Amino acid sequence: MAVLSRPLRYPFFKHPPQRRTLLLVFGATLLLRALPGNVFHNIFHRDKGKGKAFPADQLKQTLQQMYETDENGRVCLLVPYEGGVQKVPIPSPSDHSSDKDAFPLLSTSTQAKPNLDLAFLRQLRSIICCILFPPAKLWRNKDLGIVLMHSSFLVLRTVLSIMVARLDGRIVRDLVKSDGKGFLKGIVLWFVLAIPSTYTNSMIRHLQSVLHLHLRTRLTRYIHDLYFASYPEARYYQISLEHKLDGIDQYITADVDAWAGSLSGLYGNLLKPTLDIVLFLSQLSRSLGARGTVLLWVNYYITIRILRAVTPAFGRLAAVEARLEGEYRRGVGRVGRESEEVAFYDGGAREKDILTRAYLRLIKHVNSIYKIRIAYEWTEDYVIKYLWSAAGYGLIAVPFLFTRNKRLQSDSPSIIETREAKDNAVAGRTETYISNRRLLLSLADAGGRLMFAYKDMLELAGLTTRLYTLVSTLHNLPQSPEGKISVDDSIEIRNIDVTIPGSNDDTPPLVKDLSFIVRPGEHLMITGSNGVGKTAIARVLAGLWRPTPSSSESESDSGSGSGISLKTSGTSAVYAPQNAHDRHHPSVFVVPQRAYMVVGSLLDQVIYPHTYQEFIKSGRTIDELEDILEKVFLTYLPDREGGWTTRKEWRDVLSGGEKQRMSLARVFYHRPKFAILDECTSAVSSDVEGRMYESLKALGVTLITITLRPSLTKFHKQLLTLNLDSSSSAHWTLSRVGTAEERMEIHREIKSLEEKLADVEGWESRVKELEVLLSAGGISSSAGASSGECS
Ligand SMILES: Nc1ncnc2c1ncn2[C@@H]1O[C@H](COP(=O)(O)OP(=O)(O)OP(=O)(O)O)[C@@H](O)[C@H]1O
Repeated sequence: MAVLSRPLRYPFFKHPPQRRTLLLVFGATLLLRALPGNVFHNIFHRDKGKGKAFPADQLKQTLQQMYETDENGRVCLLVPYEGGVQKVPIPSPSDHSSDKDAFPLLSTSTQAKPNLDLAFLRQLRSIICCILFPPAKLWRNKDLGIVLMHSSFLVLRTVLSIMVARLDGRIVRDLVKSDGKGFLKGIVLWFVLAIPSTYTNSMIRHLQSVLHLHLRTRLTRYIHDLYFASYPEARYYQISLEHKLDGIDQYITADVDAWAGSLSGLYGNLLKPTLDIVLFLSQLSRSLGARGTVLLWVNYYITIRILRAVTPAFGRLAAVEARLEGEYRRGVGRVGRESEEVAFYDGGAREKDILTRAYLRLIKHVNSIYKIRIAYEWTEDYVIKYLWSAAGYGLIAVPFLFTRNKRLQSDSPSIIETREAKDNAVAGRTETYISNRRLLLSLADAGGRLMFAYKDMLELAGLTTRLYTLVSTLHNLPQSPEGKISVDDSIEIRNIDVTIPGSNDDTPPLVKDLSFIVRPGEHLMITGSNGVGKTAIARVLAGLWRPTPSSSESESDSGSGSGISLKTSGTSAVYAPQNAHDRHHPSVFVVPQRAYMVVGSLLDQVIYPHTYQEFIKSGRTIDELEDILEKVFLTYLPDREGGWTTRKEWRDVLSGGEKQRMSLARVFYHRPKFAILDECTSAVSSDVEGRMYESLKALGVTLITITLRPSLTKFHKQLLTLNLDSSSSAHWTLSRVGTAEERMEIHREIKSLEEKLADVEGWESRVKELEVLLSAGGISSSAGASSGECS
């Protein structure tokens, strides 16, 4: 403290060695100025490589590739950048499961009322220690370097402010003393000092922006690792299934960015004014004396208490604003996604109403924040800018008005009577006054920024709660259930109730006590009316829905298997062949009801979810892909769309039937042991559908088809029929296609047709009677007249 409170005037401006110090500072700053282009850039961007300009076709090819393995064996993402491609090494995804304990779920009340309290500090600590600056890797963390450099510039800025204040006083002193030489020297120093000062300011802003970007990148990577985790986590699916967070896109994009910006800004806004206050006060304390310093502190304390009392709940307001912003953004996104459907219904006006309402809710909220801010900012400005400055003026005036006058009066007349001594005394006082006034103004400014920082902290508390809620929700989602591995490469459901996740205990299951087994080659068709639970069975088979053990783990009267041996005794379980969820070679592949087209090239559509790199690595060729397109009757597509590497919005470009055929092409590409086809050919003509089914079976894929089309029965060996019964759970029957029962069913249909044919004779004689009736009345039917049949 003693060091800090030592005035800077003499060391810097009076003696030759201190001039060297000034020159050193100046030289160091000039050196730093040259660094960002080279050293800083190399420190922070060394691994990323430089954007390299590519010819257009090479660029297209590289974009198709998406990933590349560099000479060190690291996987690099190829990112388009300034007309070229930049290689960004991506760390292998981590499951971050060890962090789960640091992110317990928040209670609803804490979520609703974010504040600057212990809960906020805990949330902040978890985010900083687990995501941004994990202690174990602290010294390898490049962001720490940015923080340190940012901090150094903040300290430098404060030191420079004090130097400027002192120099200001010195220039005015020389002016009052009519010391032209001293004045000119002061002006030269002023310009010299201006260079590091302005440079420091721009570096502070630059480093703050860099810190913002780095924090955002770290958070985004962490959240992506969690959110896009593969099976069994599959959090992107589980989070919507559990209805845990509405508007997750807003959380991941806007909220993360706002939080990173808020924290990086707040660091500077807290550190710099705090430093300013400490250094300025220690400087001022020499002039103000102990009493003045204490009074200054008392003044600050009282006014801060007043301001805190009138500060609105900015944290909660910020959290609500982010939520409303998310709702509006989601609405706009939904219309964009479903634009064709909306256009067919001409639903623009209706959608506009919905979105306008969401927008108005947001705007009203933001407007109310603005209104609240007027009163708060008015009070804040008044207190900080005017009250504090006035208090400061009062405090620095005291020594001049009282103490120094008294001292001057008590001094011996011989000293004060000389004109020069008088001038020096006035000049000295002016210098002290100007320096102190500048320091006081800076002090008031620093105090103001601290108060602004308090408001920013409240907003950060709101954003922290949202970010923490996102991360803790992702950490605490239930995992997808892991099925058991079947010993004979079959798919089996044994004594399972198919239940909607999250439904109440008293909600009846969709399908009760279900049991069936599908061995290789024993193709199964699942049919039943809409909403009966067919897709729900596919979800259980795919491991997305948790199977509920049936209350009666034995054969029950809710379903029956005729002609098929069911192993219904034993524990409830779902069995799947090995590697059912292997990302590279899945043994079970599901084609959903709604065709999904990925962002990318035509080639990417066929090989999804594989990447181009995996395609190349697997040794597959374009010729093979062309064969596949032939099997799904899409051979014309590459020519029509301009080649395999063409990138388009395939969701809009392909017709409904083409999208479904493309989805089936993926089954041909991945060649799984089992394919679950959920009404994925409903828009394809029956003959093409039949031929695709034949090709799939010829490839050795065992089919589990969910369909309402009886014409597909002939491609299967088993038929699972679901019917709703009185208990609102589906009653199921499993039969063998082509068995006695099916023949009996056919006989039943023949019999009913014969009965209908028996009536034909009666209907014919009735037609004759009606014709006689018409001709007897001499009336000719209009239809007959137009065809010229009546005379
Ligand atoms: N995530 C969910 N939350 C709540 N209810 C759901 C959910 N998913 C499905 N359901 C309900 O479960 C029931 C069965 O749905 P499912 O998709 O299995 O029907 P389906 O037999 O495949 O019908 P369709 O032939 O129309 O496709 C439906 O009543 C549906 O509303």
